[in-house]
Amino acid sequence: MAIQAWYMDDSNQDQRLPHHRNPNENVSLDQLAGLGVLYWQLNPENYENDEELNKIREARGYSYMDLLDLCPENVPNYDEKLRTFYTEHIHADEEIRYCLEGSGYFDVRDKNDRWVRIWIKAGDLIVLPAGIYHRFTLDTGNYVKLMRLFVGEPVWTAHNRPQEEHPARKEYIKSLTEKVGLALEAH
Ligand SMILES: CSCCC(=O)C(=O)O
Ligand SMILES: [Fe+2]
Repeated sequence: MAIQAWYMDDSNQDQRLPHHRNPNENVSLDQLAGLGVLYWQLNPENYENDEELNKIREARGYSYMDLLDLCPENVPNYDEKLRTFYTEHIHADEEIRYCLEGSGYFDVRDKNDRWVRIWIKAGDLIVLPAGIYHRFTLDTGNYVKLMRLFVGEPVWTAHNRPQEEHPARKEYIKSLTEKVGLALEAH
């Protein structure tokens, strides 16, 4: 089954709950692509020796790789980390995450600033474009193991919202406008 994504409701309940709207409002892979979010489904059992993963890494220049085992035993300042992950931010570069075990939610803002919740599970590789507002939370399963990929020396710096003057943000907004232009031309 491909990745699931939906528009979030406005309730202040536990961030680890799904927060579906009523009625449910799903977001398709095409809609995600329209925001610059990329997705692949791979075999997570095979991550150490996966030709498909290697091809993606080569094609996109993802030379750096490490693993993040998101549990209190393995992550220093676990609670604080989780809080910073759920604080809305951007990066100067793509955020590339491959889910090997467990699951979690990447929330991204759409063109109208609405939250889209993307549920990643084992086998899901997603790329968030530089400059997109986003955040991450565990779901009620409370565990995820992620591979982090990067082009060259990794920079994990999060720039919390607002960042309208950040070059990556400006570039991202421009890329969205260009995408709309291309879609209009195609009609
Ligand atoms: C747990 S990885 C996702 C959190 C995030 O947005 C980040 O690391 O920048
Ligand atoms: Fe991030």
